[in-house]
Amino acid sequence: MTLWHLRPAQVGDLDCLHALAEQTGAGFTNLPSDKSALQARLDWNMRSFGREEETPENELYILVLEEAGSGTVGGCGMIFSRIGVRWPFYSYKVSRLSQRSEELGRTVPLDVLHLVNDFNGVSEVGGLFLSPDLRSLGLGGLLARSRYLFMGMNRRRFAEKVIAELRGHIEPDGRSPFWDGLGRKFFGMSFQDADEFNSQHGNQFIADLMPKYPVYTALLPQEAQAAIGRPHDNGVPAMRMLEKEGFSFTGYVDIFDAGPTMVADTERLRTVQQMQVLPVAEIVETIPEDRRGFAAAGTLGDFRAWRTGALVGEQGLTLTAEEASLMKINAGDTITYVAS
Ligand SMILES: CC(C)(COP(=O)(O)OP(=O)(O)OC[C@H]1O[C@@H](n2cnc3c(N)ncnc32)[C@H](O)[C@@H]1OP(=O)(O)O)[C@@H](O)C(=O)NCCC(=O)NCCSC(=O)CCC(=O)O
Repeated sequence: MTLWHLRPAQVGDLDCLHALAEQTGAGFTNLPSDKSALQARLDWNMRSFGREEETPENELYILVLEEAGSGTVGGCGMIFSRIGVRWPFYSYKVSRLSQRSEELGRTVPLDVLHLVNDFNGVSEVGGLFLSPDLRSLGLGGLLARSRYLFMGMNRRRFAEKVIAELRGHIEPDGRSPFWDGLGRKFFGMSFQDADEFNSQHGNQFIADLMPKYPVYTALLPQEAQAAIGRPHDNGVPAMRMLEKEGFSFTGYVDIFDAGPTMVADTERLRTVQQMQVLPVAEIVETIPEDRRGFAAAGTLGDFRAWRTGALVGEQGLTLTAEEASLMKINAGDTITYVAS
């Protein structure tokens, strides 16, 4: 039996995370392919898992998808406990302004972009990446939802709200129509350069150079307007999973590429609401039908989450011996369970 599970990233994961980063392509800033930038993230992750205080300050938790036994790493997912701490977190908020002229008998609705810091202090999930050869097998769901199990099990380490930023629409030639229509005029940089500068040096340069007044979208080129709130084609599976979890698009977009920012109340995430802490009542050789759910055990450093075939009964969970042994679970232990 092979069993893929999520576990905290460790000091020795630099090379396998780098191999994943090499497969992501442009615009995936949470998993930089530059080794020293990646090492800095890994160090930040180690400090975060090692921190005893439970209040969200500015932690990064990286979970790595590993195949039990072989140790092969096939993906990762991340959680930032509190964004906007070191640098303010900027978004564009799209709001609607309707103006009416009685003389003309005309009402003109216009969308306006406001530069805001409305998400300073919230948590963020991101950096969701699965090796292309492992896609469409249901592992994407495990990757994504293990983070919500971790958040539910360590609730005090996260904020009341959680966001996820989806990559915005990019043309086949790599151009961002939104950046070309707006940001480029104020920065004199290509989208790739600005995005890279942002991921390496933070976004103070945005505060310095971004237009301070609201922007009427009608003044932008048509293709830039069309990109507002539109996810990258590859981001559609991630967006579907976020929606199923209870995230919604409330009109906030990324200031670089206008990709949608998805928002949820942490307490109301589907996984957090539905998860149960249950004892392992019995360990058996085989379970006839494959029941599909997600399970997690361990606290911080020994956290692990996997797809389980467990049966849920009145006394608790029944697990197969193989699954229990791979995940180091004994009868009588409690584990966190959520149906898929
Ligand atoms: C995002 C993942 C990890 C998802 O893994 P998989 O592709 O294996 O996912 P999956 O299980 O096959 O599909 C997940 C859900 O999306 C649906 N789905 C799949 N393809 C679809 C499509 N073209 N149109 C509409 N829906 C689609 C599936 O039916 C399924 O929903 P049902 O469950 O209903 O059947 C992967 O695609 C990936 O690594 N993509 C490249 C990197 C990327 O774009 N990452 C997201 C960056 S954005 C980010 O990180 C923030 C978001 C976040 O962190 O959550």
